[in-house]
Amino acid sequence: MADINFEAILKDIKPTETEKKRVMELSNELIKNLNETAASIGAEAEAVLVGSVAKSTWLAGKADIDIFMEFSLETEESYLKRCGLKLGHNCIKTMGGTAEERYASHPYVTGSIEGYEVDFVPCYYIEDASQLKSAVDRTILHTQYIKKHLKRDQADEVLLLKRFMECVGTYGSEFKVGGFSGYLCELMVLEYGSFMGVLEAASTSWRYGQVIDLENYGTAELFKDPMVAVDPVDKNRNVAAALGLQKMSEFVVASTNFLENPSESYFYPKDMVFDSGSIKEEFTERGTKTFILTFHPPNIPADAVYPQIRKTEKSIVKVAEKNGFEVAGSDSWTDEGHRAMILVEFETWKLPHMKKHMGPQIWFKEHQERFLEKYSGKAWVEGDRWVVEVPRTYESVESFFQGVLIPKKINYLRFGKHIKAEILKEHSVVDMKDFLEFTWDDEVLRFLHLYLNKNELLCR
Ligand SMILES: Nc1ccn([C@@H]2O[C@H](COP(=O)(O)OP(=O)(O)OP(=O)(O)O)[C@@H](O)[C@H]2O)c(=O)n1
Ligand SMILES: [Mg+2]
Repeated sequence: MADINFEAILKDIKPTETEKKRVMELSNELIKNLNETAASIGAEAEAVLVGSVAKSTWLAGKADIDIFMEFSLETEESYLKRCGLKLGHNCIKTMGGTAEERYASHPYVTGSIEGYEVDFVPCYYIEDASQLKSAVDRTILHTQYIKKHLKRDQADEVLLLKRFMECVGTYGSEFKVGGFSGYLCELMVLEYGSFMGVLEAASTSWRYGQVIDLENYGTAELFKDPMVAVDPVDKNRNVAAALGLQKMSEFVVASTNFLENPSESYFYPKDMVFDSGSIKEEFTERGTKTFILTFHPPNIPADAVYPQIRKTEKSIVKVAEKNGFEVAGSDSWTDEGHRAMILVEFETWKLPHMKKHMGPQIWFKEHQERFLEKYSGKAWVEGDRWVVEVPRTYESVESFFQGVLIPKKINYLRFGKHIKAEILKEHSVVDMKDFLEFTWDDEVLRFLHLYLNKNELLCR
């Protein structure tokens, strides 16, 4: 490993003294503003800096400032929400920023202030997890735990790990990714000591259901997730609950690849070569037929959109297969604003007019009578079962899409009403070959390239 210059990488990914100073000054100013306003309106709330800025584990240029406003446990929830939003809005206004209200387990406000994204989240002041009233209350305890246990030089190890995760595509606990959260990365460094320690463990000893239990609570069996990281501040919570099997496995594979052939390029965005021409060629060579369904994503929070689009994708695949069209693969994408896309790649896209329909066994009289009445004279016997030839509902994938994405039929698909409404309002289904004739958007091409090259980000 001597050939990896971690110092040089850290120089690129660690915030400079100037950035640190700026972020800390701004954070302090915001906190002061919040506390002064709170005092002036007689609200008993205290602003606290949390998240990666408080823990010195943020990546250069990526400081999102997380500020929590603590209210005492006796505070009524409706007051906490109202007052929290008010303090946040007021602070953003005074600082000349722009505000956007969001919703986690309860509402909070995000501001864009001097180029930084700042979250203002009201919460309860708790001393330990047994007093927990809302899901965000743990965050302050997390910050304290990491500040207490993460050694100074281990913050660098966290930065290396977060950056590696970002560049191989496994960082982020939001639904869009389903990967590792910042806090989970920190706990992994505490467990395995260093960046290399984490990669070695992942590559050589991790198993499905891998447990990290820093405080030895012994509560891991409460959870059934692919990875269980018992929260050191709350034995009843799995910090890795949002981590899916896919991203966990991808991280294991990327770790192995890195250890076998270490390279600094794992810490920088992958250089990917593609254009609509090369993508079209790849799709053509596969000999499959691929369609893109495009529609407007519903106007709901990003964390709600992704699961809904994925559910739609899975449902379309399932119904297509039920209709006899074999599916080679599928994927989905959205810009979270104007466009959502579902890609379905078919192994079979044309089927004969006739379909064999299996009837009852010849041994049971009542069933047979009904069947034979319905298909009078057309049924025959195969083995001990009646069989009949019926016309197929959809003979081509095109007619399948036309047939199911209409008001009367869309309810056979199992997915959210928001997306159904959007699809019924407007959608298009286009053959990939035609789609690529008028697609230049780099983000869309990147999505298609990664669909065709699933291993791309995991190796260098
Ligand atoms: N799935 C999540 C997301 C967030 N948090 C808590 O909320 C804090 C702030 O969240 P976030 O900004 O997403 O994580 P950071 O640790 O700040 O990491 P970064 O912003 O660098 O990605 C985290 O430290 C953690 O205590 C959590 O417990 N579980
Ligand atoms: Mg953060």
